[in-house]
Amino acid sequence: MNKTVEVLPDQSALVARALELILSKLETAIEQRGRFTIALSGGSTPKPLYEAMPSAGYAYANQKLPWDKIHVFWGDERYVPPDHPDSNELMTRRAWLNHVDIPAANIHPVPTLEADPAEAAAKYEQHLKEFFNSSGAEFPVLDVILLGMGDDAHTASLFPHTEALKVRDRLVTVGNKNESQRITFTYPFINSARSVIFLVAGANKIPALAQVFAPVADDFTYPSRLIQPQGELWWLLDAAAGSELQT
Ligand SMILES: O=C(O)[C@H](O)[C@@H](O)[C@H](O)[C@H](O)COP(=O)(O)O
Repeated sequence: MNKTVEVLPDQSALVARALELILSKLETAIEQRGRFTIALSGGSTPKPLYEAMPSAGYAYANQKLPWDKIHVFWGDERYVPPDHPDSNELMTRRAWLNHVDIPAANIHPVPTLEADPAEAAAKYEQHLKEFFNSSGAEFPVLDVILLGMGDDAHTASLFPHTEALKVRDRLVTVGNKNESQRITFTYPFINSARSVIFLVAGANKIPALAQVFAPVADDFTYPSRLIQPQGELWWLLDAAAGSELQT
């Protein structure tokens, strides 16, 4: 694992750095494999990043991005209809996807109208396997997985001391936060990505970050500790969250 921690002066610098990093990964992916696959996070931190995507162009060529080669997934989703105010898909469409000519087939939302969350998780897993043409034991490899971190050190919908943290043989599982039902990538699937990028902002994240970066702490109490990808791990922090961090 190749881990990089960057502390940016404020949230707008954090977003600008995240955009720069994503565009760099996007260009490499399209050059090497003809497409770019990214799984998005919900929450408030990434929203300005999504809002910046419609006007993003290649860093040097300032071209329109090749939206037909870009595929968007979600690393977790609330188990609500896609028009529900809590939907991560709805937030992302309003902030970004409704403003670019990305083909509808390139948007891969989590199904949330199934009989129950377990059925939805299984259906999303099947879709991922078919998209990445992976039927074997190997987990599919996304180019980028964007993550946030809660002040309880959860990430995606992998919450402390939940059953989702024990699921190692699936891509997608149910991750409940108290009575709020969610669908989430499992941590081993997240760890299969080429690059995992955490975006963390705000002083309220300081205690959780200290535990996540501590040499020893309980992974099930601080689930973001479980994110140890074979590829690149990026922590992009604003100064409020990261200025005191011992990395
Ligand atoms: O669906 C979600 O809400 C996210 O996947 C969740 O894991 C989020 O990233 C963290 O709760 C941090 O949220 P903020 O960015 O709002 O602090």
